[in-house]
Amino acid sequence: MWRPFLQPYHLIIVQDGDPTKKIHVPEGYDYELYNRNDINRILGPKASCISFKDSACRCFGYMVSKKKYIFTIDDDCFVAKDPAGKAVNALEQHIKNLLCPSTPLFFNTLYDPYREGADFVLRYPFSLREGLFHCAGSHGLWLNIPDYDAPTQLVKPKERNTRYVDAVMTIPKGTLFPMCGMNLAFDRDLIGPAMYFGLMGDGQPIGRYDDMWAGWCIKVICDHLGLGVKTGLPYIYHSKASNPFVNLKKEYKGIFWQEDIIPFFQNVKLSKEATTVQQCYIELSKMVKEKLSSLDPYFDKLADAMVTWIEAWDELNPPATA
Ligand SMILES: O=c1ccn([C@@H]2O[C@H](COP(=O)(O)OP(=O)(O)O[C@H]3O[C@@H](CO)[C@H](O)[C@H]3O)[C@@H](O)[C@H]2O)c(=O)[nH]1
Ligand SMILES: [Mn+2]
Repeated sequence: MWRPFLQPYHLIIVQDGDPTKKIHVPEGYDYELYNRNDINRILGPKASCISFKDSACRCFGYMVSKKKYIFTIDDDCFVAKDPAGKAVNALEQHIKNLLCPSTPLFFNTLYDPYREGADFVLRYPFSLREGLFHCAGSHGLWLNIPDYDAPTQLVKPKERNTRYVDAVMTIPKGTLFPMCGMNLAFDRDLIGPAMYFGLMGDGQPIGRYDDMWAGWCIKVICDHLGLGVKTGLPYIYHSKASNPFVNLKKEYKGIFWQEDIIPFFQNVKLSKEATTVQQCYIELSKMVKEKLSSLDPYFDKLADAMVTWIEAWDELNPPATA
């Protein structure tokens, strides 16, 4: 189903779980496949920052990629159909979102002004129309099984999302959002080092908050650096609802912790000296250690892992020589 849309691109497949299991990749794809042994071999002791038995492991792929634009997708997501029954080319829409400027400073009520058939509405300040704000992230949505947390899945097991909303909008500056890694694209050069999906899964007190954590971190850094994040089109078709009882066991601490984590991120103030993503991220890790460790010692470990991630990122992605 994905071949017409994925074949032109380079795939990086991150295999979680048992590395002795062989993954069969169909013919005709240009790809790299990494399992846990590869991650340990490449990163050595720094592999400790890459989660095991959780969706978070995918961020290893972001670190080793040599591409400017990244599209990440779950293994139970398929090509959606738009209301006219046409297959959605998610990659095409994501790249359009990323290549058009974003408008984080002033909300355009006709949604993305750069889309065909739309524009800035009246009284939208002309000084803000130059779209100086590059788009760093493009957050797509999902038909069929929506990205609900376990409690919601438990009370609404039969709910399916059939609503296809034909809109793309920039998430306003100063506003956090629950980023889902199921159908996500980003500009690696603009925000890649902040796309760390955290310490989740095996050996950790929490799971399934990987993309959420990354979303909160990238949003405060994008706000600080003058970058935008868009949400809306494209849609994918999400086929499998993971088991809500299993999910609840993995994510329940997050449901309590986030009542403190969100105010933490809402009050983050990065210094003017922080002008690169890495500098912002290291500053953020110090705030996490200082302000969230009282919530749970886990955040002390997470803050350290954030630093390890940046060290590993910089080791694998040395600044281009002049
Ligand atoms: O041990 C694991 C478990 C899962 N994965 C991969 O992670 C994604 C998501 O898994 P799944 O489809 O079971 O979960 P969903 O609830 O449908 O997905 C959402 O939950 C969050 C996961 O953190 C996130 O918001 C969405 O992805 C799949 O690709 C699994 O293969 C894994 O690698 N290891
Ligand atoms: Mn899923």
